Amino acid sequence: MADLAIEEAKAGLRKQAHAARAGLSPGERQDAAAAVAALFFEQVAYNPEDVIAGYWRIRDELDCQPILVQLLDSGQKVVLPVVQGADAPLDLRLWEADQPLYEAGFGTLAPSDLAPRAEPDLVLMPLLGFDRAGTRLGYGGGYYDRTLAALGKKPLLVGLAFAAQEVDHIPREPHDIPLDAVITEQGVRFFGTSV
Ligand SMILES: Nc1nc2c(c(=O)[nH]1)N(C=O)[C@@H](CNc1ccc(C(=O)N[C@@H](CCC(=O)O)C(=O)O)cc1)CN2
Ligand SMILES: Nc1ncnc2c1ncn2[C@@H]1O[C@H](COP(=O)(O)OP(=O)(O)OP(=O)(O)O)[C@@H](O)[C@H]1O
Repeated sequence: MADLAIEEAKAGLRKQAHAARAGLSPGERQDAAAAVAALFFEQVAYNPEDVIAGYWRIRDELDCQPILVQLLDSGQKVVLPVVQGADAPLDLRLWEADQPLYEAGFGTLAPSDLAPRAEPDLVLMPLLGFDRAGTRLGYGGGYYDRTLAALGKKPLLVGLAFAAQEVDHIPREPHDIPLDAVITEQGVRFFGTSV
């Protein structure tokens, strides 16, 4: 059972982060997505055989498509999440070159049910808010927490966000796995967690 005081604190922070994220103009969003992509390729190390999990942007999330397109162009394996059920981990399926994507709920697109699954070595995480300790705030569904808990190994967790989404202090619950890094249009921050 979740701690009530923590849930209340998170609810307030979600509101704040939501408002901050919604306040950006379309031009600012596009510039930030391009800046974040450039920073990712300059500063985040991965191997050619690594599987990288991305996401299909929902509403005003930072768009990671510029990163995914460049990864696919260079032959990197990319997976996208599919919600299987409210209490289940996300299904991560390979987005193979030239394969179409399908509506997967919540306004996202994802590979077909026939696409192979793969465990990620690096996860690009959408987020609502983050703090300077690398704690991540999502929509509260716990999907990513459950997914990470079900993996055989811990991938490198890289949160992508607008700088405006930083909030003061997010209380961390036992299931909250901290980010290894956050990339915003202002730079990359590594948190010195396990790599
Ligand atoms: N782009 C993206 N894909 C993702 C996630 C995500 O956070 N972002 N997920 C991460 O879990 C999973 C889907 N889970 C989701 C859970 C809730 C909502 C949602 O829309 N929640 C609220 C508020 C959203 C908002 O307005 O910003 C809502 O229902 O209105 C979306 C996705 C897998 N795919
Ligand atoms: N490893 C887990 N196993 C089972 N349930 C979990 C696990 N992790 C989280 N949950 C459930 O998910 C709920 C929401 O977690 P939390 O508030 O951290 O979501 P979030 O990280 O904001 O959302 P998301 O991961 O979807 O972006 C928790 O209260 C808990 O009930």
